[in-house]
Amino acid sequence: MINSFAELPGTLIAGLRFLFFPDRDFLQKKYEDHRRFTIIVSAFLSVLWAALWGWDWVIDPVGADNTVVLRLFFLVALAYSLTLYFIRKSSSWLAIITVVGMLAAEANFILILNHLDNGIVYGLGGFMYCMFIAVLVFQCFSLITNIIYTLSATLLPHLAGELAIADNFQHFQYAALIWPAALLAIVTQVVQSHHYLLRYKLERQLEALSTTDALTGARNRRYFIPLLAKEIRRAKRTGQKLSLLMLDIDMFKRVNDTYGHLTGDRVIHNVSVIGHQFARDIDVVARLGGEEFAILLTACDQQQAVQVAERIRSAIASVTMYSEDKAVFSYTVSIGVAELEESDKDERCFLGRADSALYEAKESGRNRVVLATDVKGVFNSRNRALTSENSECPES
Ligand SMILES: Nc1nc2c(ncn2[C@@H]2O[C@H](COP(=O)(O)OP(=O)(O)OP(=O)(O)O)[C@@H](O)[C@H]2O)c(=O)[nH]1
Repeated sequence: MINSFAELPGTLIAGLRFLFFPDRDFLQKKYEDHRRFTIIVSAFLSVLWAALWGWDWVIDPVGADNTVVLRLFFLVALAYSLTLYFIRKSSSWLAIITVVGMLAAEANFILILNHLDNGIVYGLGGFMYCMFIAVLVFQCFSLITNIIYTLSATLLPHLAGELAIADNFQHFQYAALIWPAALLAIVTQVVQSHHYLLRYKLERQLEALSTTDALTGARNRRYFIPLLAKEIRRAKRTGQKLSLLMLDIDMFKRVNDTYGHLTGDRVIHNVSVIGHQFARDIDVVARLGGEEFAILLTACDQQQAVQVAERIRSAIASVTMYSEDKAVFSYTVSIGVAELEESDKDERCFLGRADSALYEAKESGRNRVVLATDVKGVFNSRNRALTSENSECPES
């Protein structure tokens, strides 16, 4: 966000630096957002360029007999469109293939013009096309790819003229018309890419806001539940251990009633801070709502998970808190621990087992850690919303 006009140059320079050296995530998102557009444009151009044989015929009906086959070559771009339809991952190879393919199309165009009377003069408009095309087709690639293509496409006819591949090529005439168009294309690409960068940043900010809990900065339920489902699938596929802690503040209503909601909020925040302290970078701490947290421990079996839970529980129990009016108090948490089992059909079953262990921890006196496999008998969950009535989770 730009707060003052004085910040504008710095922001623009930082934006441009990023556009020239973007990260993988940005390139992938740009590709995903523009891929369909590139598929449509290249398919359209393919057919249009082939159909422009009609223009060859208008210029020179005799020469046009020799351009039919060359015109048909443009239809290869249809195969490119089709390929792009299946490739969902952006890569530098794809960008290189696109640049080379488009330059090959331009070279083909030069060969077509050679067959026509005054072809190179009539073809000047066609070279101008290449500039517009860069803006359209290359939107899904990096700015640097855009610029490399535009400059190469501008230089190629000069080179063809120098090597006598393009007949009667007039360097000055061509340069006077095409170089300003190339410059305009590059400016358009920069502005367009910068706009996209602003949109990308806003989207990322929105995403972070919508998946982060405002009070604690931890991940929220919206982020956590789909992630849990994904991690369960991954763990089942790879055979990696996955454990889950369900944590709930004990007698929290009393904290609120005695010390006020502001202090209650600080207690919730404190749980998040301590949870993060004991979690590794690959673990995810989430506030599921109210005074309830979940911590997902990847590559972690139930023994290790119990150790982590025990450390969190005792760290929280030893914290001294101060209320708004400086009263000293402490608080405790109960934690249910579950390790993913083959019988956990989905995230609701896994959460349900951790939750029933948490229920048991509360029932058996609070301020303790209970392992789901130690919970016998009727399946009890404090939080029915976690476990669907339709879910076919086995009883513990
Ligand atoms: N300060 C504050 N309180 C909250 C927030 N969200 C929920 N609460 C309170 O958390 C309390 C939860 O109380 P209960 O569900 O009865 O549980 P408890 O008092 O912790 O009792 P046990 O869980 O059985 O140990 C309620 O008083 C809610 O108002 C919040 O964001 N901030």
